[in-house]
Amino acid sequence: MKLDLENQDSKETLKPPKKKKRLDTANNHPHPSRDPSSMLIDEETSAQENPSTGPSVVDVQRSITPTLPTTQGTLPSFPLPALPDAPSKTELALQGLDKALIDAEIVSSSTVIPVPLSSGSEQEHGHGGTMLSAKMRKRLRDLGIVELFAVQTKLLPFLLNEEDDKLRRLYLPFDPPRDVCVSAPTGSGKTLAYVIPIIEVLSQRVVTRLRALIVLPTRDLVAQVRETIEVLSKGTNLKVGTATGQHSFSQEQAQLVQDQSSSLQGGSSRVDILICTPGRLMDHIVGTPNFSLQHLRFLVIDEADRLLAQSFQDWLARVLAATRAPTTSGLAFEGALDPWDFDTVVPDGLSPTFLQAARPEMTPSFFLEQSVSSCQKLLFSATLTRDPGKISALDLRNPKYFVVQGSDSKEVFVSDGQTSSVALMDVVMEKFSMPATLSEHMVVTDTSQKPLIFFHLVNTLKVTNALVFTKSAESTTRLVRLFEFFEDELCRASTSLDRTRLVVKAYSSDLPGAERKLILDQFKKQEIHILVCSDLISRGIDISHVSHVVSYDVPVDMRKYVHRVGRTARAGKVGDAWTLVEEQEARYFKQMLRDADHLDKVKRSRISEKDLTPLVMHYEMALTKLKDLYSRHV
Ligand SMILES: Nc1ncnc2c1ncn2[C@@H]1O[C@H](COP(=O)(O)OP(=O)(O)OP(=O)(O)O)[C@@H](O)[C@H]1O
Repeated sequence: MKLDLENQDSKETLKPPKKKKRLDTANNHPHPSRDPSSMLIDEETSAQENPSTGPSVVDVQRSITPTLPTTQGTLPSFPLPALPDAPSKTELALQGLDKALIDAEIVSSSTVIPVPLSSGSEQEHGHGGTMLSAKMRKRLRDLGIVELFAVQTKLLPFLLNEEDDKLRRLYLPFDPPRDVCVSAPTGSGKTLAYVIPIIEVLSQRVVTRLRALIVLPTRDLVAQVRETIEVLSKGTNLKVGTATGQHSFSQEQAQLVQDQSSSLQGGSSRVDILICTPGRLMDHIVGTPNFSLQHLRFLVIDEADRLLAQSFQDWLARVLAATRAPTTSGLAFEGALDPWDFDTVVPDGLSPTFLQAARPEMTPSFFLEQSVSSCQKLLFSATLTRDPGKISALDLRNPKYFVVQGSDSKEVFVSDGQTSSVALMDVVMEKFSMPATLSEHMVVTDTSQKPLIFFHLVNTLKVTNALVFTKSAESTTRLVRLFEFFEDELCRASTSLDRTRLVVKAYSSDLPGAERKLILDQFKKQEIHILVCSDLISRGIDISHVSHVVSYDVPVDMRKYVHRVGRTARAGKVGDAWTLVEEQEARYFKQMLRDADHLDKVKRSRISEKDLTPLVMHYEMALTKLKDLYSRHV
């Protein structure tokens, strides 16, 4: 059995140019599946053709142009006015671009700094440019982290500046810190790039207050980041809490707030760091007495593009408002907290900014300046948006952008006297970087053969640690059943004693939280070999041993593709990503890759009928069993 890994797309570029077709999104979307694993349910679905949209603009113009009488020989002919060339996509993208993005610092992914061994003294300059305390360096080395990854080499010095130790202060009301936006490939170590500085700055606190808020899109990611923080903050006395809705609201309230009975303007937090999903965060802002964001020193928005796309209860505007000092009529947004009665304000426990707003007479007279929130916003994503509308909603303060390149391209792009690196242009054009250690492949298949092709790949490539993405929870369940029947058949027929039966499980939003956690833990321990899931865990989840990612159903857009394939090839390890593309989806999928300048990175493989022959009988038996199973349930 062999896979033809030759890149077929390079051949396509040699063909004569085809007549340009206008892209019609409706027509280019993948057609509904006719995958046999879904035949019992999807049988009725049929592809819809778009109705004709009538005559083209050119046709209409032609039809209304009057026929003039011939005046040949009497009038001189003048050149017709010509339209200027339309600006290119690149020129358009550069227009009105945020200055902060133009000034972005581009970081090569190969930049690393060693984490020097601790010499014992906290004050010595033995940090080797990492700006880390001796305690943190020791902790990192104990955990096997001996060098900082590219994104960390820039972020740590920026957030923990050595020359000016002001950045290690908890409050900076008159000289607030700059906000930060980071675009770096999947698996490049963005989590530690914010977790380490938070622990370094907060570990010197005396009183527990809510000083760091980390917002993530899913419960699974909240649990993952909590684990990282707990491991790294061991021995610091920092308290970490989560709010995801997994526990009852009152349970969460009791975990987050010390005293809910009296009205404490300074808040009453049990935790220094809160990791949460936006929905549950809103519930606490609105409904938990003495839950206050006035002491926030850090607000992290991880997977920022995904979270900024969620307008749930206008969560971002409300969070930002809750970090700002109240006006005389209460906090700057509706329905958050009761308005302040300024006569009863007690200075104890208020942040400097809230204190100045409430009791100006208590602020030293030489501080004429208005104090502002000390909260520093840190945004992270492998697919950071450049959408000005979304970015402006964040009200960023003198933001600094860091862009980590996926590869070491040093090329420079010049436009209208403006010089930008290729990496910066990639962010501007939303062309996302991939890990350098990732190999990408696609197989175009007839729909009816897709499951067989998938089983063939698993067997030929001897896959034992894979994440497989489908389009829905329902397709996940069906594929897992078919795979199990197929494994039964294969094991029964196998004469070889060393053939291990592959354990495959579904992971979907249909499962209760506790079961999802159990399945993820089993997969991490490699007790499950193949985890089939929907896009629920396509973002952020870090499982280091994933050697293969298979998109059994094509991803709907490039962002989804980037996050799915990024579950492998993490932290410098190699990994393979395969996408199974049904014939009618191929044009759309390839166009998606082409638009992202990524088509030539994905090798096209062909699998011949001959290669599939040894599996056909087992596959057909499995398919029959699946049909029986579903007909019993109808
Ligand atoms: N300096 C380092 N040395 C060794 N391993 C590291 C280092 N920094 C991070 N890692 C490991 O790299 C893996 C990927 O890191 P992380 O999950 O932060 O990636 P990410 O950039 O957030 O990816 P994604 O965009 O997919 O969320 C983790 O297992 C993490 O522990």
